[in-house]
Amino acid sequence: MYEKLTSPSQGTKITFKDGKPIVPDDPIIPFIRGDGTGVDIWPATEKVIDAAVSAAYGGKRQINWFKVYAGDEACDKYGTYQYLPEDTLKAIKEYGIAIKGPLTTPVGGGIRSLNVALRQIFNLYACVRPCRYYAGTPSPHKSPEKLDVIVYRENTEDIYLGIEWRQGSEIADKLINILNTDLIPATAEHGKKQIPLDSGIGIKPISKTGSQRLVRRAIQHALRLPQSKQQVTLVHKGNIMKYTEGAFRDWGYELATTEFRAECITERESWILSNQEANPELTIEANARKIDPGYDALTPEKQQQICQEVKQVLEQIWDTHGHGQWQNKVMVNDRIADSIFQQIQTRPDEYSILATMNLNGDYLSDAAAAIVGGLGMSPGANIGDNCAIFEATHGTAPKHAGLDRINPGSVILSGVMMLEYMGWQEAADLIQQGLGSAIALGQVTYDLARLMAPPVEPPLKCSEFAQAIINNFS
Ligand SMILES: NC(=O)C1=CN([C@@H]2O[C@H](COP(=O)(O)OP(=O)(O)OC[C@H]3O[C@@H](n4cnc5c(N)ncnc54)[C@H](OP(=O)(O)O)[C@@H]3O)[C@@H](O)[C@H]2O)C=CC1
Ligand SMILES: O=C(O)CCC(=O)C(=O)O
Ligand SMILES: [Mg+2]
Repeated sequence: MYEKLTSPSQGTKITFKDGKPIVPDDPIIPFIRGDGTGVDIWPATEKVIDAAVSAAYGGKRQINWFKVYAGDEACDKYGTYQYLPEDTLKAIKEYGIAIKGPLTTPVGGGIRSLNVALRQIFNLYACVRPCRYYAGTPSPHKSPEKLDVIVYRENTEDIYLGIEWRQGSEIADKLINILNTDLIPATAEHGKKQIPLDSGIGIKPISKTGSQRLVRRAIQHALRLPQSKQQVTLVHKGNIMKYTEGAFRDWGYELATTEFRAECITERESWILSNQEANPELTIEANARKIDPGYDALTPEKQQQICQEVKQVLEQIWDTHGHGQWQNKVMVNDRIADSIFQQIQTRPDEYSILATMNLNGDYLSDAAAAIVGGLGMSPGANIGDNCAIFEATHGTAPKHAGLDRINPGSVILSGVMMLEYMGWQEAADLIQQGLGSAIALGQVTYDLARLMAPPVEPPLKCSEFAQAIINNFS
C-alpha cells in the first residue's frame, strides 16, 4: 500500500467517532522528525513520551511509533522536490493522530509551507496553542504567572490559503487592471482609489463557515474550563478590514448568541443586564447612555439603534441571563488585534481563550509564548473533525540544528496535548509535573538558562533536559 514505508508490525489504528478519537491501548502514531533542530528535538520527545506512558501504565499501554517523512528528510528518501510524499499523507489519514517537528519554508519564493499544507489537506481547522507559565521559568515579564491563555487560531484560510501573484506576472497585471478599471470604481465606497501598478497581489478570504467552526470549538473548550476562565475573546482588525476581520467578529457573536444562546453572554449584553440589576428603575435610554459613553454625541439614528439593542436584550434574555445569571455563562467579547498585543502584557489575567484568524493567531501565539518563557515552551495542536496533528509553535531554529542544545519543551508539551487528546491524562500529567520540577530546580536548556539570575552554567543539553524531565516524574 505504501511506496517506501512499512507500517509497524504491532499496534492498532485510532479511529474517530463524532469528531472524537477512539484510542486503543496500543495505537500506531505516525511522526515526522522535522527539519533543522527536529534532529535534536524529536528523539528527546519520543523518549519522554515513551517513559511517561510506561511509568503511568506499566506496559498496559504503549505507543507504536511510525516514522513518516516530510521536508528535507523526505527529499533524501523519495527524491528531489518530494517534500510531502503521498506515503506520508496516506499514513496520517490512516492513523488519524500524528505529531511532527518543524519544517522549513523558504521566504519570498520556492515551495509553499508544508506545515500549512498539512493543516489544509487534513482540514485541521483549529490551531490550539496554550500559553501557560511553569513556576521558575525566567521571563522578561514582571508577572508571567498571570498569563494563562489559549490561542484558538483558524488554521485553513485567510492569507495562508496562499492565493497570491508575484509583482509583474501576467495574472497580477491583469488583475490589477480589472480591479482599477472595473471593480474598484464600481463600488462607491472605494472612491478614486487605485492599486499601484507595480504591486504583488494576495487574496484574504475569511469565510463564515471557517470562522464559525473555529469559534464553535473555542466556545466548546471554554465550557470545559473553570468558571473564572470561561471567556472567549474574538480578536480582529475589523475596523480596517471590515468585510473579512470585521465579519469574523460578527459571525463569532452571531454563533455565540444563537447556537450557544443558553451558555453564552456577550460583553455588551452583560453591561446592559448589570446596569438593570443595579437599578431596576433605569430607563432604556439611561441604560443605553451607560453602555455607550459617547451616546449624547451620536446621531439620533445611532442613539435609536442602541436603545433598540438595550430593549431587545432585556426582552430576550432578562429571564434566562438576568439577576446575575450571566455571571455563570461563557463571556464572549472582542478586541482589536493591535490592542490585544498590549493587553496580554498589561492585563494578562483578564484573558482566557483568544479566538483569532490565521495571521493574527500566528503572530499572537509567538508573542504570548515570549511572556511565559519563549518559543521553547510553546506547544500546539492542529485539530479537525477526523484527524489531529500536534506540533510546536516554533520553527526549525536552523542555527541551533544538530548541536543538542535546543529546548525540546515545546514539542514535548505538544506530546502532552496529544496524550490529553487521546485520554491518556496520567501520562500527560507525569510529563507536565516532570517538566515543571526540572525547571523549578534550574535544570534547563540554554534559552531559559541565559535568562535566569544568576544565569545557569552550564545549561543542560537538549537530551539532558529530556532525561531531567523523566528523572522528575514522581
Ligand atoms: N510549524 C512549523 O514547522 C514552523 C516552521 N517555521 C519555519 O522555521 C524556519 C525558521 O524560522 P524562524 O523565523 O527562524 O523561527 P524559529 O521559531 O525557528 O526560531 C527563531 C528563534 O526562536 C528561538 N527558538 C525557536 N525554537 C526554540 C526552541 N525550541 N527552544 C529555544 N528557542 C527556540 C531561537 O532563538 P535564539 O536563537 O535567540 O535562542 C530561534 O533562533 C522557517 O523556515 C520557518 O518558515 C516557523 C514557524 C513554525
Ligand atoms: O509554515 C511555516 O513555515 C510557518 C508557520 C508558522 O509560523 C506557524 O504556524 O506558526
Ligand atoms: Mg508562527
